[in-house]
Amino acid sequence: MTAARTPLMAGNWKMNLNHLEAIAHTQKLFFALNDKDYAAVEVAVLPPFTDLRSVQTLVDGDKMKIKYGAQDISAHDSGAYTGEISGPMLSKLKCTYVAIGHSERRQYHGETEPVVNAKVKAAFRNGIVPILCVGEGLDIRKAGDQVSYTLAQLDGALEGVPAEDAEAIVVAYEPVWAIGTGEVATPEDAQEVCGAIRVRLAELYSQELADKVRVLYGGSVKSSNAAGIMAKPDVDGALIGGAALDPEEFVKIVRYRDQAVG
Ligand SMILES: O=C(CO)COP(=O)(O)O
Repeated sequence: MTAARTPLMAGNWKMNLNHLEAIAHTQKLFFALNDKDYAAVEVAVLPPFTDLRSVQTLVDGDKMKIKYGAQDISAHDSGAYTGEISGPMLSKLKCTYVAIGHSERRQYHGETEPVVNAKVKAAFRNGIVPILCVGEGLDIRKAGDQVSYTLAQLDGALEGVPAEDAEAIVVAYEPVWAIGTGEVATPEDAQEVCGAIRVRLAELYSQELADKVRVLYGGSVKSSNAAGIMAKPDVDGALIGGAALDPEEFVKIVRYRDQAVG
């Protein structure tokens, strides 16, 4: 089953790199990555909105195989929503992906389950693949409730999403306690929840759909721990924050097969 899913390594730049830095960074990736890398792994970057046009121009101009996307999307397609960026704007920039429901948006921008659900639908409406972020905080992990909590987030985000759309989704399991902390979930922790996400997708839709969907792990992924996490059967890639800001380190993560399983 796993062989049918191409791993996805996506760099979430968060609020880092202005558009000039984004150009330099993307060029470094372009020169470092080769056809062998792209044959093995899909590579994507999620820059800030203000960088997207520059990244698009580079990717188009040099026919780069790097995919790109945004870190958020408005639930609305147009209108009086000051400060928002719409799905039609992102699809005009040929964004392949958009991260939705990142824990930093849930925590600092009050994104609730209905908002996340509306954004997932906005992405699909505009032909953009959501990278739906789910995952528990430390208190929930300490109480041992990580699976039920994360699956409830998944259920909420997918409410009313038809199978024709859901089969394209990417789900990123990002335990909040492992984000930016250097505290990595063990490969077994990642597998437990990523596996449960796949079982739930089979319950909500079908086994066939669940077998197609890529489930990523995110939280302090580095080249030194990527191979161990990727060895787990239900982990199909990584959403990488801090380590994605260093092009050399990001390329090493893309080449996780070259690293020892630690
Ligand atoms: O939030 C993350 C990616 O979306 C993970 O961030 P870090 O890799 O910096 O822990």
